[in-house]
Amino acid sequence: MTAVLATIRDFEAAARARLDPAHYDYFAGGAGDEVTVKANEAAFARLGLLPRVLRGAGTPQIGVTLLGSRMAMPVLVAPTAFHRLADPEGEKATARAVAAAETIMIVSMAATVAVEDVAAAAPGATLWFQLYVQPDMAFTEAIVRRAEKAGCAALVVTVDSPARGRRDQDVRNGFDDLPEGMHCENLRDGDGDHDADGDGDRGPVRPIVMSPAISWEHVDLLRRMTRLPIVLKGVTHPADARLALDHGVSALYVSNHGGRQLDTVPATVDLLPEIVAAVGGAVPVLVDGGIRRGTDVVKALALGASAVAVGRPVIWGLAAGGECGVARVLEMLRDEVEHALTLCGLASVRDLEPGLVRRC
Ligand SMILES: Cc1cc2nc3c(=O)[nH]c(=O)nc-3n(C[C@H](O)[C@H](O)[C@H](O)COP(=O)(O)O)c2cc1C
Ligand SMILES: CC(C)CC(=O)C(=O)O
Repeated sequence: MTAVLATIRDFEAAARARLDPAHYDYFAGGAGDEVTVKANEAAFARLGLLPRVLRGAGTPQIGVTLLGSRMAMPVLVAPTAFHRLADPEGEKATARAVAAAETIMIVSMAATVAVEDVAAAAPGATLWFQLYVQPDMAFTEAIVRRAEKAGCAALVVTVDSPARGRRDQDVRNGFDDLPEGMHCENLRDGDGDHDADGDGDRGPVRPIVMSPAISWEHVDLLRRMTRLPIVLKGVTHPADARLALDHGVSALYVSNHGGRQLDTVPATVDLLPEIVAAVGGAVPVLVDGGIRRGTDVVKALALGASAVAVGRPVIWGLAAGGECGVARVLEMLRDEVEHALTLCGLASVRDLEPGLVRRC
C-alpha cells in the first residue's frame, strides 16, 4: 500500500526518496552551519497560539488581495531556482498548480523554464517575477521587459545576495552547475523571443552575477524603469525597511533566503514585528522562512504580515508528485490555515492580531 502523504514533512521524505541526493541537498540545504535554516522552523515552534472561544465566527475567510492580485489564501510560492531538477515539467508544473490554487507564483530569475513559457503553460496563474539586479543594467532591463511582456504583475527584487551563500553540502557534492540540457532560461541574451528563426538555437545564457556593488541607486533605476510594483525581498534590518520606503517600494518581503545566504541571521518570524513597526502600515509586509504548517501562517499574519511565502514545501511537492504534488501541498496549507483560524475562533484573516500569539 502506498503511504498517504498527510503533511509537508511527509512530502519532504517522499521527495528525498526520489531526488538525486546532491539535488536534495541543494534544495534542502543552507549556508554555513545551517543555524538560520534550523532557526526559521524552530522559532515558529516557540510561538504559541491563544484561541478565543464562543465567538460564533462561522467558516473563516482566508482570501487576501496583495498589490492588486487576488489570492484564495495568504500563501504565495516563493521564488526558487531549478524546478526541472525536481520534475521534467519544472516551473510549468508549479505554475499550473498555482493557478488551480488561485495564489501567486514568484518565478525565479534562475528558473529552468523561460518566464514566457511558464506564463503560456498556466494562463490562469498570477505570476510575479524575481530579479537579481545584474550589474549590466541593459541586460537587467531586457530581463525586466521580458517579465512585463510575459504578464508578471510585480517585480520582486532580491537584495540579500551581494555574494552567493556558501553551502558546504554543495561543495562536498561538487554541485555547482545544472546538468546538460538544463539552463537558466531567463538569462539568455535578447528579448525572450527565443529561437525566432526556428533553428533550435536560443542564444547564449549568461551566468548570474551576484554583485556587492548593487545599491539603493539600482532600486531607484528600477523604479524609473518599470511601472510594476517593486517588492524588496531579503530585508531583515528595520533601518533598511525605513530606507526602502524612501525609495518608493510597494512592499517589503522579510526573508533570510531560507538560511541559504548569511548564516546566523535570526529567524524571520522573530524579525517580523520590528519590520512591521518600522513600516507602520505604509506598505504590505511579506515573510518567508520555515513555514510548514497552517498554524505558522496564522502566527506570521497575527504578527503583522499581510501574507507569507513558502519555498522548499513547493519543491517537495514538485519532486514527490509533479503538478499534483504541488497542488496537494498548496491545498494542505489552505486547509490547515482555515482549520487553525476556525480553532482560533476567528471569522477572517483580517481579525488576526498580536494578542493571539504568546512566546512559550
Ligand atoms: C532551492 C532553493 C532555491 C532558491 N532560489 C531562489 C531564487 O532563485 N531567488 C530568490 O530570491 N530566492 C531563492 N530562494 C529563497 C526562497 O525564495 C525563500 O526565501 C526560502 O526558500 C524560504 O524559506 P523556506 O524554504 O523555508 O520556505 C531559494 C530557496 C531554495 C530552497
Ligand atoms: C541559482 C541561485 C541563484 C538560486 C538561489 O537563490 C538559491 O539557490 O538560493
